[in-house]
Amino acid sequence: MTTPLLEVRGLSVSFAGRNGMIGVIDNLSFQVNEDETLCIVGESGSGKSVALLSMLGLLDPFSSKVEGSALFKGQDILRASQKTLQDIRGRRIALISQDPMTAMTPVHTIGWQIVEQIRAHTDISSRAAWNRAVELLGEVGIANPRMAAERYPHQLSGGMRQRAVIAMALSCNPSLLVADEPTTALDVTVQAQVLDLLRRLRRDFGSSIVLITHDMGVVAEMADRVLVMYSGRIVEQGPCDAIFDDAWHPYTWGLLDSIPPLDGPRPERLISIPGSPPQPDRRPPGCVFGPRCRARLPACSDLPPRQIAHGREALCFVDSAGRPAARSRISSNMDQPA
Ligand SMILES: Nc1ncnc2c1ncn2[C@@H]1O[C@H](COP(=O)(O)OP(=O)(O)OP(=O)(O)O)[C@@H](O)[C@H]1O
Repeated sequence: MTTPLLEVRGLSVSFAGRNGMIGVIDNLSFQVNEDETLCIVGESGSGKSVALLSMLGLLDPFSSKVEGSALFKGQDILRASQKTLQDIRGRRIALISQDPMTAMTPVHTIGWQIVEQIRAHTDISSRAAWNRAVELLGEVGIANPRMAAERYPHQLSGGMRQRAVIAMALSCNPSLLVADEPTTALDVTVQAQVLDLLRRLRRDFGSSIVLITHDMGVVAEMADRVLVMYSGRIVEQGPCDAIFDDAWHPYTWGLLDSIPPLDGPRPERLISIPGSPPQPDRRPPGCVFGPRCRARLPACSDLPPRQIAHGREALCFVDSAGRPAARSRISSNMDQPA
């Protein structure tokens, strides 16, 4: 069996609140393999960004407590020295954030910023780094890369800026690209182009990708494997095809039902999951999704069991025998309040 590129085990995160520590992420375990795209999906507030920042050692240690481990090629990021961390984060794992402006400084040209990134991790000359920066801008689909390299971030469109950030992320040939909602700030056409670019880069550069999104449509297009988060927990994970063909967790059913159909008439309204996720300090006892779940059983006030089979897992009481009936109950109940 090959070692995963990244293996997260028992990751829990809490933040200091007014009345003590508040648990936000609870015992996440998952892995990212070589040459794959893992999509982490969930509604706003489900803990996707905190999970990602914590596993990269990017949370403020004074206001947060992180437990567990995140082994990158066998080395625990959460216990690494600052020097090792800087090396891993700059050269081997690259982060692409929602807002390209946060990854760039407004006072230097795009080319200069990519050159700095390259030279921080390699000892090539400035001229060679500049040529590489221009080449990378061309590789991410910027039409006139030499001219773009001379521009300041505010002189490029949002889509071009995100491409420039991706070029910067690729500048040191990372093994893992971590992208937190990289298309949220972009319009629909540009979103599709950036997703297309990520797919092409995975093929050409061979980097694995962790992609955070709240959009199951993006998951369908991008993922090899999917991890579904709800209220700081993984409620389901498995291969993308398996999740789309036969999701196990009622929360995943809800996410899937909210995808607009690609063809045919658009329904008057899309099915949405009633209610909203609990605040981390107001989680219900038992199953966290219980109060919103239309397949709820009396047992759901206890902690749900972890069902594991064929590289998949889900945190739910509804077992394989009860799933079809429970799911049809959900569709027939969709007009009634929870
Ligand atoms: N620094 C912090 N201190 C306290 N609580 C925090 C902090 N950062 C995040 N949280 C809480 O952690 C929970 C998860 O937030 P997170 O940003 O990870 O969600 P998300 O799934 O990424 O949402 P979105 O899709 O809106 O970005 C939220 O309840 C949020 O309020």
